[in-house]
Amino acid sequence: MDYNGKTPVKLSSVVNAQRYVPSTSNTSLIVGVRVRPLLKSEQTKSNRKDIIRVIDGKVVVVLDPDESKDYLDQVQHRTKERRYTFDVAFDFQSTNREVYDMTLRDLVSAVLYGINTTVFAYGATGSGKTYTMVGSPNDPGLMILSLQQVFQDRDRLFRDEEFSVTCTYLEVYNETIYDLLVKNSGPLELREDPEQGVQVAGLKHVPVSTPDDILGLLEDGNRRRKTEATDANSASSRSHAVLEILVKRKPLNHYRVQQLRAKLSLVDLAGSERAAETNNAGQKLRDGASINRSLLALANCINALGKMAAGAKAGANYVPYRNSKLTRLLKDGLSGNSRTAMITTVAAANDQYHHSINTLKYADRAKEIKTHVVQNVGTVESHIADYQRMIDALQLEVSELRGQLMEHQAVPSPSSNSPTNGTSRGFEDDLLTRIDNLVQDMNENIEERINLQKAVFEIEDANLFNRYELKQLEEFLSAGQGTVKEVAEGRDRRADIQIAVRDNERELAKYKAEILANENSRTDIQSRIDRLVSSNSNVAFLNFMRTFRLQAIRLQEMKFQMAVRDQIIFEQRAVISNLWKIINRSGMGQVRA
Ligand SMILES: Nc1ncnc2c1ncn2[C@@H]1O[C@H](COP(=O)(O)OP(=O)(O)OP(=O)(O)O)[C@@H](O)[C@H]1O
Repeated sequence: MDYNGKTPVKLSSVVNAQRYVPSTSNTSLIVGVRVRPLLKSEQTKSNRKDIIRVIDGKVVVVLDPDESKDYLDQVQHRTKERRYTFDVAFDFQSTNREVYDMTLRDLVSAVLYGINTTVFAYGATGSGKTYTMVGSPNDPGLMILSLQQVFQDRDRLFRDEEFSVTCTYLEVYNETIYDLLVKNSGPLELREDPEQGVQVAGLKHVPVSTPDDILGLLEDGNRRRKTEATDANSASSRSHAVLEILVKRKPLNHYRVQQLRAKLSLVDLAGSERAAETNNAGQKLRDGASINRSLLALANCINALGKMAAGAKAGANYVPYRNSKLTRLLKDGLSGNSRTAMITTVAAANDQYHHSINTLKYADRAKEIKTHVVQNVGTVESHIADYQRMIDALQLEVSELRGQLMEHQAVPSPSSNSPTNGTSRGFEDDLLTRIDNLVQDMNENIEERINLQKAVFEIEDANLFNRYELKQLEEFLSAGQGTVKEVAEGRDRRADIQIAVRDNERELAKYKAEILANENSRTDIQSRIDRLVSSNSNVAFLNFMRTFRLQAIRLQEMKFQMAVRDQIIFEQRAVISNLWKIINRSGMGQVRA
C-alpha cells in the first residue's frame, strides 16, 4: 500500500546493523562465515598453510594454494584466489560468544516475541560446525548460548509471566530419525499434523526451567550422535542434529488472552564433503551419499523459497520439502514466519581449498535469498495477506447473506392473506423496509470500520519498517565507515524516510478519527433499530418480529464475523506491539516519540 506516494521502506539486516548498502540487499537469511584455524595436527605437517583471510568482518578471501603464482598471474586472473562478501565473517580468533552475538542474539530475542527462528551450521567435514553449534564446557556453542539467553531474557523482561520452555533433540541419520534425549532410541516416524505441522511421533519433549537442566542432556545426546573417524575429522558427525527449543509465553498486559509461541531450531548439519573425496567406503560412503541428499534437498528448498519470496510466477512456487526428512523437519522454520541464519564454516588449511570454495559458493547462493527476505522479515506483511483473504471471504459471505435475506422477504408473510389487515400490512411493509435499511446501514458501517482499521494497521506496519531502516541508517551514518557516495545516499534516504514517517502519522490520526466517528454511527444505528422495535406493539408486530428475528440472527452472525475480524486485527496489533518492544529495547523508543 502506498501512502502519500510513500512506499513502506523495507527492513534490512537486523543483525549486521552497521552494514548499510543503499541498494536492495535486505535480508532475513543472515549468512555468516566462520574460519577455523589450522589444528595442531595440521600445523605440524610441513606443507600445510593457512590460506583464508577475513577482511573488515565480512569479506572472505581464499588465496590460491599454489604459492608459485605471482603478481602477473593475479592481474591476469590466472590465480585461483577467490573473494566473497557476507553479512558477517569471523576469523580464527573469534569465539563462539562473538559468533553468537553477531548472528543470533537478536534472533533469539525475537523468539520470545513469537517469531520462529532457524539456524543451521553448514560446512565440510572437520570445518567446525559442531564446535560452533555445540561447543565445549569452556567455550559453549550456539545451542547453549541460545538457551542461556532465553532464560536471561525471561528473568529480565518477563519474570511475572507464564513462561515455558521445552526442548527436543534428534538426529537424522541415513534418512532415519533418532531421539538423542533417550538411550537407545529406535527409529521415529514423521507425522503431518494438520494443526501442529510436522511432528516426530514419540519424540521426547523435555521441560526446561534453567539452562543447566538441558546441558547434561545435550552432552549425553551429543555422545549418542553417530560419529566416525574420517580422513577429514577424527570425530566426524555422520548425522544432522536438530535441537528445538519451544518457547511459550502469556504476556501479562492487555494482550494476555494471547499465547506467544515460537520455535528456535538449531541444526548442526553433517559434513558437506563429497563422499569420493574423503576416501570413505562401504557404510561411510553410503552415509556420505545420504548426507549429501539431505543437504541437496535443503539447498533446493532454500532456492525455491528464495524464488518464491522474490515473487516468481505460480508453478515456480513449489518448495520440495518432502524430498528428505531433514527438509520436512525444517519446513516450519524455513517457511512463513521464520527468520533464518546460516553459519557456514570453512577450514583455513590449503588442502581444504576445494571444500572451502564449494562451501562458500553455497553460502553465496544462499545470500541471494536476502533480497527476498524483505518479505520474510516483514512477517507482518504476510499476516496482512492472510487477513485480506479472510476479509474478502467474509465480505462475500455478507453479500450472500443479504441475498438470502431478500429472497426470504420475497415470500409472502402469513398475515398478507388476510383481507382485513390491509392498513396493518402497509404499515408492516414500511416498518420492515425501515428495519431493512437500518440493517443495511449496519452492515456498511461494519465494513467501513474493518477497512479503516485495516488501513490503520497497514500504516503502522509501514512506519514500523521505516523506523527499523532509520535506526540502521543512523548506525551506518554514525559509524562513518561508508564511502562518500554511500553516506550521501544514506542521508537522502534518511530524509525521505523521515518525511514518510511524518506523513503516515498524519494519515494515521485521520483514520483514527474516522474510526471514532464510525463507532458513534454504529451506536446510533443500533439505537434506531431498538427504538423501532420497542415502539410497535400493533397487530403487525408479530409478523414484523418474525422477519426481524431472522434479520437479527443474520446480524448476530455478522457481528460474530466482525468479532473474528477484530480478533485478527487485535492479533496483528499485538505482533506490532511486540516488535515495538524489541525496537524499544534496542534503543529505538525515542525515534517513535
Ligand atoms: N574455531 C575453531 N577453533 C579451534 N578449533 C576448532 C574450531 N573449529 C573447529 N575446531 C576443531 O576442529 C575439529 C573439527 O571440528 P568439528 O568437529 O566441529 O567439525 P565439524 O564441521 O562438525 O565436522 P563433521 O562434519 O565431520 O562433524 C575439532 O577438533 C574442533 O575442536
